[in-house]
Amino acid sequence: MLQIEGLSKSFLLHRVSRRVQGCQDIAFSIEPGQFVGITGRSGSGKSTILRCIWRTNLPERGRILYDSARFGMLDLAQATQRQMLYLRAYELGYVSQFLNALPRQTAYDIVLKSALETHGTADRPRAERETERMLRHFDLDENLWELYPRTFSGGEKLRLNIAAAMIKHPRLLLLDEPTASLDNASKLKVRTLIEQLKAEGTTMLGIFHDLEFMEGLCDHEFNMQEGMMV
Ligand SMILES: Nc1ncnc2c1ncn2[C@@H]1O[C@H](COP(=O)(O)OP(=O)(O)OP(=O)(O)O)[C@@H](O)[C@H]1O
Repeated sequence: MLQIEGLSKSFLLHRVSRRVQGCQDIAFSIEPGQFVGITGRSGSGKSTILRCIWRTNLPERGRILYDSARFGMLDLAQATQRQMLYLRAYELGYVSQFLNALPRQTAYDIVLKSALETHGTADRPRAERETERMLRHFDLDENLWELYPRTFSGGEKLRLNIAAAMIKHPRLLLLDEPTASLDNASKLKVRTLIEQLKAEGTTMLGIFHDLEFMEGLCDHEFNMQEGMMV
């Protein structure tokens, strides 16, 4: 599904004329349906890898070969902006602990917007049915559906994020520390969710600080140190 070869990314800090290494010479691959975990200290370059795949970071060197349903084998480091927009809408998912939504958009509308992008605006009843199904599936209390998620708990925001990402049935789901700042009960719910996604055949790449959380969950696990994979 994904094969990364020699991926490097650094950042030029103009104000101090200095380069900061994000990640260096990263190589690994993920088979369809696998869950690969990345651990490592803060600042070791984990999120940089995910942002290169999602292409909010433009890789400097290396290849990110992704087996796209639409485009066939595609190097995400070289893909056009138009291709990336398509992949983000239909094939890739990105979930973090932060909610990326417009202000004054209800929880329901956030997920419906994703559903409409996937199913098209012509079939709104289908998109609405899917939205309700997803919100229930990911255990978001019905009393919260018409509220703005600004006031939601970390776990509620996360479940909403996952529902919005999963309604697109992404072929590859990127998880950027989804359990950060959650209590143990909420972490357990996330773990159950991930197990559920895995059983449904979703391919995943996830970053976790909590090694205990990863126990028995990953097919492969990598540790990052100072921008490099060890
Ligand atoms: N846009 C950017 N501009 C400048 N430096 C950056 C940028 N993004 C990341 N960095 C730097 O790259 C390094 C790796 O950052 P990255 O976010 O990948 O770390 P991380 O392992 O995900 O950390 P954390 O676990 O704290 O989220 C850090 O030193 C960070 O300061």
